[in-house]
Amino acid sequence: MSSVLSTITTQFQKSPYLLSSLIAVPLFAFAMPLFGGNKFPVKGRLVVITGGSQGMGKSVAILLAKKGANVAIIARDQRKLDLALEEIKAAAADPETQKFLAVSADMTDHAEVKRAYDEINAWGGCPDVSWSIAGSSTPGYFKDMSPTQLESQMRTNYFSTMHCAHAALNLMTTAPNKPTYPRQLVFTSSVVAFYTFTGYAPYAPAKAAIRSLADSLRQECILYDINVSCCFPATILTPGFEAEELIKPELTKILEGSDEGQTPDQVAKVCVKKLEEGQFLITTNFIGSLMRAASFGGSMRNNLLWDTIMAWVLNFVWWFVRPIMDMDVHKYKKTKGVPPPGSK
Ligand SMILES: NC(=O)C1=CN([C@@H]2O[C@H](COP(=O)(O)OP(=O)(O)OC[C@H]3O[C@@H](n4cnc5c(N)ncnc54)[C@H](OP(=O)(O)O)[C@@H]3O)[C@@H](O)[C@H]2O)C=CC1
Ligand SMILES: CCCCCCCCCCCCCCCC(=O)[C@@H](N)CO
Repeated sequence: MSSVLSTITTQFQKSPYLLSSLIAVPLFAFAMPLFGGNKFPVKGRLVVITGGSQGMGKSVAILLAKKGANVAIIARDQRKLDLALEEIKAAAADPETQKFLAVSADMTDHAEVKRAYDEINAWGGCPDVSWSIAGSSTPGYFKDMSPTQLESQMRTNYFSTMHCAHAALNLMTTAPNKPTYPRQLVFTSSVVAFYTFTGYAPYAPAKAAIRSLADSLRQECILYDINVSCCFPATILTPGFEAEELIKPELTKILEGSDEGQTPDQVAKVCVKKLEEGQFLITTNFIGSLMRAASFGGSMRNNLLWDTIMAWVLNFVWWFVRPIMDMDVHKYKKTKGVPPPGSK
């Protein structure tokens, strides 16, 4: 690493061309997506979607069926799975050749996840894409929640994704025939992984852990020719969202009030489009893209030039946004008092 750095420094002193390449490289990166081709072709390929029985997962499954994929969905409730599978089948581009399967499994349990992936492998061969979408949020005041509730947020969101990545990678790296194209892992986090606030303490850490898993595996998977990406939706108007609204603290609703929400179909469409462009950290709306640019760290950039400019700008945006949101909390405390235990 240090020898690389010293070579760069000496070369930079010797050659005037390096300065121009410093400008040329980002410009090239900026233009790249225009010539890239489809980085997420699914026609004829096997896609596994966890959480595929409702909400975002079902929308993704339907969209990929329309694009010609063979689709296997995993969730717990068999009845919901069966209903969803009918809708997914009906969306198939070619019902004669495409195959569909629903498997019931609890993704929080490693043995169950492995069983589900083995079942899918026996049915349709090694998955080409494993997209984990299963997850759920129970917002609330951290101190009022039981340790069991807090641990379960880590299980349904992080452990489910981790088990799924582990099972999928082990199948993909041991499958007898390696395809000419890269296989792919896709995770589903949330914008609260970039910036979190009151009410999401039970949930956001699990979603931040998913981002960290994506960062780690993106690099490790270079070894196996497998691509890794992670989606970060903001509010999605789904059955899961309706359920969380019933228990969500009033203050959380105020803080996230600027986000009007997207339909699951809209979110599926944007995620798939950006996967096709080859993006790594994928956001689905404007607020999400700002939150992403505000917390890049060492993550892979989608577009070197644009992402760098946005990251600079966002440093100044934080001057205002964070204090404004803190002020909402002070104002709430002043007008309504500290919410008593158990209140929303
Ligand atoms: N809605 C929102 O505002 C946002 C959601 N997200 C994330 O997007 C993803 C999808 O959200 P959304 O569509 O709203 O979710 P929904 O609650 O509407 O659907 C969740 C899906 O996951 C399945 N699932 C849940 N837990 C498990 C489990 N333990 N094992 C297997 N399957 C499970 C459900 O089926 P079943 O219950 O039958 O198992 C269902 O198919 C989640 O990861 C969520 O955290 C991110 C940002 C915003
Ligand atoms: C610098 C940029 C400006 C930052 C402003 C922040 C505004 C907050 C809006 C965020 C919406 C929160 C969505 C939570 C989604 C989620 O994951 C849950 N609904 C769980 O399902």
